[in-house]
Amino acid sequence: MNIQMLGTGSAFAKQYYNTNAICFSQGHILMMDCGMTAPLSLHQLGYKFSDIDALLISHIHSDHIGGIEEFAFQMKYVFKKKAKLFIPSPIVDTLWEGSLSGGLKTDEFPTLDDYFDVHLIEVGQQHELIPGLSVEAILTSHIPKKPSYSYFINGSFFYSADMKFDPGLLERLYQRGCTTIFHDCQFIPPGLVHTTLEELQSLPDHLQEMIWLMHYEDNKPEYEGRTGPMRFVEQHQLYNF
Ligand SMILES: Nc1ccn([C@@H]2O[C@@H]3COP(=O)(O)O[C@H]3[C@H]2O)c(=O)n1
Ligand SMILES: [Zn+2]
Ligand SMILES: [Zn+2]
Repeated sequence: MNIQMLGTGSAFAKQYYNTNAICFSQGHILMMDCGMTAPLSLHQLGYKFSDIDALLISHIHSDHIGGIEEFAFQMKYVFKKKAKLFIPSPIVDTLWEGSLSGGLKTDEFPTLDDYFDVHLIEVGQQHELIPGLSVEAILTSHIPKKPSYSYFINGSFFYSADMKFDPGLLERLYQRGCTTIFHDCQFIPPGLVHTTLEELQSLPDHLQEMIWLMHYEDNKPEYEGRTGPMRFVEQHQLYNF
């Protein structure tokens, strides 16, 4: 699988865009989250929304879903086709009622299905989103009572949503064959809703060696060379795993 970050920043970062990604498999493209900066980032990479076959959502925060209204409008009125939308079933109503319907709902197009080919994801099940790319959704802790889902891709690649530190999960993924982890990272403690660099640095070496840091703040240059075996994911760089 190839993956390219549309952005690598925290929700309030101004240098790095929102932590969203595109994954490539067998000529198809999956977008992982679509935050406020995703439309500009895709444009800068030379992609159109119609190039995106499927969108996968982690949770309902604008740095992860704030670009979906533009995606939906462009697909309907510019490209006149529907992309697939994969979303865990517990958050689909919140996405529509709590976010998108304000801009998208009309008498003619009253539902999310009018804009996307909606597929519900269930925790613990394998879902093939595009050919050769399957995900298992894992409910991970972020904000109390606000479901947030991380994804284990093709049994080897873990893409964290915004999540609190969960060393037990990372070790279990390692035992299951995980070789690469893209993990959110907050530099300054306390990690009330995110995982801190300090927490990740407490992990054993075999886990740190697999970890790439994302969702970081604008002062990331201060931490370059200070993350041990963990590397930073960079915006727009293409990675193959
Ligand atoms: N209880 C909360 C809720 C939110 N936040 C901040 O708001 C951001 C929303 O996007 P995020 O990427 O989840 O990061 C959250 C925190 O910075 C926070 O710090 N504490
Ligand atoms: Zn976020
Ligand atoms: Zn969040």
